[in-house]
Amino acid sequence: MASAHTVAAAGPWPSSTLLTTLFVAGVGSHHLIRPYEIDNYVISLGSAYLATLAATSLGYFQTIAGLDAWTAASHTFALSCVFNAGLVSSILIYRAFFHRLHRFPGPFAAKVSRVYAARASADKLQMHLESQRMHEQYGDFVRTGPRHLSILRSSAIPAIYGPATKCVRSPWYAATPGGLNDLSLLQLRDPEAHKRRKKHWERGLSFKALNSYEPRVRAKADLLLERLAENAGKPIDMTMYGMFYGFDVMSEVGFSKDFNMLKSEKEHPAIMALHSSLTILSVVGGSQPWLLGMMIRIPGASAGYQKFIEWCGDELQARKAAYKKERANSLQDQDPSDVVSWLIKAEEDGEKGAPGSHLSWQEEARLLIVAGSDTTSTVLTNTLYFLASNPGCYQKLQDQVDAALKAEGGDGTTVSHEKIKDVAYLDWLIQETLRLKPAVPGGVTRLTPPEGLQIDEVHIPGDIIVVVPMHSIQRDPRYWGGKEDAVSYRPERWEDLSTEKAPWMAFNRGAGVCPGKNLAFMELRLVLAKIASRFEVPRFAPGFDPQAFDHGSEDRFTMHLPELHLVFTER
Ligand code: HEM
Repeated sequence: MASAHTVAAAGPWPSSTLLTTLFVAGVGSHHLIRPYEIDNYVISLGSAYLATLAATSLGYFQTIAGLDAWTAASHTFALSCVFNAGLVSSILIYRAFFHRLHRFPGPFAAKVSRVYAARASADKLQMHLESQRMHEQYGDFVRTGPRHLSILRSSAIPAIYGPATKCVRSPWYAATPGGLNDLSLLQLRDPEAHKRRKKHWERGLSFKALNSYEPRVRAKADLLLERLAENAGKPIDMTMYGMFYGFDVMSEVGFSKDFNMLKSEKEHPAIMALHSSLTILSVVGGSQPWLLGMMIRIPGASAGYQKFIEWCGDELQARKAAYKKERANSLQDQDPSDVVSWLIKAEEDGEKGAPGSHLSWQEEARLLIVAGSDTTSTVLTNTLYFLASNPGCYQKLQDQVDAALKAEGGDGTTVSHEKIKDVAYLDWLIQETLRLKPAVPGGVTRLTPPEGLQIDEVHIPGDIIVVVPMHSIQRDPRYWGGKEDAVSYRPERWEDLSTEKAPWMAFNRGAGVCPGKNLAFMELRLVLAKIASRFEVPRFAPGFDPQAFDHGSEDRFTMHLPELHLVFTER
């Protein structure tokens, strides 16, 4: 306890009335801000709070009360602790007992704070498995955060993501620096703005555009095949080569630029920088979107990510200049030659919905690379893992590809998309891989409308962040033929199933559906058909542990894979 002497030296201690008032002010502040979505204002509010503390210390305690700097700072700190105690206890009590989600089951720690999710996610980077564990323990509706609900029901898919949904994107989407004009397609939460922008993306990824990209995709697939042939009989890390393929295709088709990774057999420095920062950004950003925005703003806190985004900005500028030249050289009637040029064309033509600010262009370029590369490459690697584990499936694929290549006077070896696009088994393989190992395993979050949402017998209140956990719903025995069948790799199941009707949502649904789906299928069909036509069933390398691969994938929003060592042999 402070002696009478130290109390005198420290100046008069604030009265109990002041302390009580501050505590009540803390409680009041919580209830004042509670009705508003402050997720993207946390940094501004925090800065205003710190500024108030500095003003209190300097302006009141030092200047008016005449205390020395140290004593003024300690008094201010003590007062802020009382205010914070009011604020935090009000938040915790409200979330635990009075929140509109308080009747939904879930871990107590998750109900009161997102720190639970951040810790669970950081633990093994396998939040998708933790989510499945929570559903096993608590049932179909689990409160995974203060206003977060995970829903394991097939009926929730159309209700939350379908074309007629009234749900909108959660605050997570816009958690980047900049204003409403600085967002990419994926970050646009306003349905009208999103629709206008998406039109331009869809033009760049239409079937007509894809036909013009095909020769470049084929050339990349050939390069991958060359690497496999060079290494025939020896172990090769398919995770790495799959990644090279995904990024090389995306740089070509996205920007008319070559990352050249399949040739150099090295990861491009911009991609290395991106990958090095993804773990921390996904753990922090997945649970606390405002922290993601803060980290991106702080120089050095996300250096790798900044390097990547600068690279995207530079490449974009280069592409814009090249596109303008192409147009000036009277090629204006010709369609743009890559996805980003379709967006540039929209801007040049003054069309509504084209990206506006420099930042939004940078974000679009980043989205193009991130959304289109890691996703496709993990599907390729995972499919090869399943084929090595199920040689019968590979044999079937080989038979059907051989037959398609020989049909209508084909030479039996030349693979074009036209020749193999109707091999249904190829699509079943891809769909089955995406069922068991979705590229976005945690699923995507949405916000319920103010009036709430009815899912079967349960009413979900309004303004709740909801998600259907993709990994869990796509393995749920109730929908996938029972306990054993649900986790078996059985491509044939797709003969009688539709991707729209089954609880399968690998590319999302409705307005937010992936516009790159057809490109992804084209890339995957081409490369898998080429592999099947040239190589025997891939084998796991001697000493390689397939179980470790199967259980080692990480949820960094998109799936991240451990190494996959396979041995290919030419037929
Ligand atoms: C197998 C590969 C792929 C999978 C599994 C996949 C999956 C997804 C999913 C689940 C979403 C929804 C994300 C969300 O709402 O948070 C999405 C969105 C998106 N994807 Fe893909 N994707 C793949 C390939 C591609 C490719 C090749 C591109 C090409 C550029 C692409 C571009 C996009 C874009 C731009 C969005 C945002 C759509 C919007 O905001 O409306 N994706 N993708």
